[in-house]
Amino acid sequence: MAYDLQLTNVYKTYDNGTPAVIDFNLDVEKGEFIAFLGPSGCGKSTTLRMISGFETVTSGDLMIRGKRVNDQLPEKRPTSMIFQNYALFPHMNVRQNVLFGLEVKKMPRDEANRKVDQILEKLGLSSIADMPTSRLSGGQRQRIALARSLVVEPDILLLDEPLGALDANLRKSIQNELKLLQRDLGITFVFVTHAQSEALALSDRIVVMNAGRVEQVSPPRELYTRPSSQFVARFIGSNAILPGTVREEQNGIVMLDTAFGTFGGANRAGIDAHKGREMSIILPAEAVDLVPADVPQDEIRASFGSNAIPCTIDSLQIVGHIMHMIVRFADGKLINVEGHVDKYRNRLKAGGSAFIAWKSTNASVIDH
Ligand SMILES: Nc1ncnc2c1ncn2[C@@H]1O[C@H](COP(=O)(O)OP(=O)(O)OP(=O)(O)O)[C@@H](O)[C@H]1O
Repeated sequence: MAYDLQLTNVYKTYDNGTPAVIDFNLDVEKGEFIAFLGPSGCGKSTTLRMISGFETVTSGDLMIRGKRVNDQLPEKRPTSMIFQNYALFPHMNVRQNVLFGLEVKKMPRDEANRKVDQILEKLGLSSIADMPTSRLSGGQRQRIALARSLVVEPDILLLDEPLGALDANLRKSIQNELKLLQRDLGITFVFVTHAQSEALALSDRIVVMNAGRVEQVSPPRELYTRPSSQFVARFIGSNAILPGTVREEQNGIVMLDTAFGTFGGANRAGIDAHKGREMSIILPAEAVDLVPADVPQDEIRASFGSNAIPCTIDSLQIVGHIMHMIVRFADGKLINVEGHVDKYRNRLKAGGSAFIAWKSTNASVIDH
């Protein structure tokens, strides 16, 4: 398999001793949209800057299209980078800003002008080509930065929080444009963000980072339904996490003794779940059912085994055919639950009692 981008055992330690990136491994296929997601300071930007060449690699291999580029200058790499503040030249108009990258490459003027016209057209910027960038809106400036990076026809586009400076509505619409553009161009995008929703909306795969290390690399849905660690589960949100100790494992289902009882979850990561080990059950919002308190116990048992916890319904909102509920456990913990309206019509009410129930195969167990 030929990859567009490969990082193998990549480390970055800054001169002051800060270990910013620790043993980073990732293979990226051509045309993939990859997001680096994680809290501030986890090493996302450092990794992106190493790929672009603006930061040196301390050790490990950085390969672009099968060629080791650790020691290659940024301008020699087939990458383009967009920064959060766009770094546009205020004294130049839109066209001059976009042309700049091609002038640096000493491309003949006719050819350069033709390429600039094409990309301005593609991004809907032709009508403002002669305006100074200082007079333009945030969304327009974002598009110019995009045009300037794409005009050099990179193999890989690197984007460092490119939507961070935009307000929420504009952000949403530019997200959509960005995704369409990426599909249209078919080039690889590596995108840094600390916004979960943005990473989930845009990417084919998300790399979750924590304190310099990769925690998990997964498609968005899998990250949400099958987080591999507590850190990922908490960072992605909307999951109930039940800590406990292992009682037994049978057929890939681990039973944990928790504060609320003994419950099961699937051991998808193949963790050594020996008796007494501390682990947690992860319950994604759509993996749990809310069962009215008047449903007989043997009926609950037949569907869910021992996986039922008494709770009260704090709030209930119906949107279309889906009920969105916030429920409260006995210890005060709140979790989100979604259910189909038809299932228990009129038997679930805000303020009422119910059971949170799930099939062990729909929940996952992870390390404590
Ligand atoms: N030039 C530098 N010299 C020394 N330490 C640095 C340098 N740049 C970043 N760091 C440190 O390296 C670690 C990773 O920083 P990095 O900027 O890559 O994180 P990040 O995840 O991109 O954060 P943010 O979302 O805030 O940009 C942090 O501890 C940071 O303080």
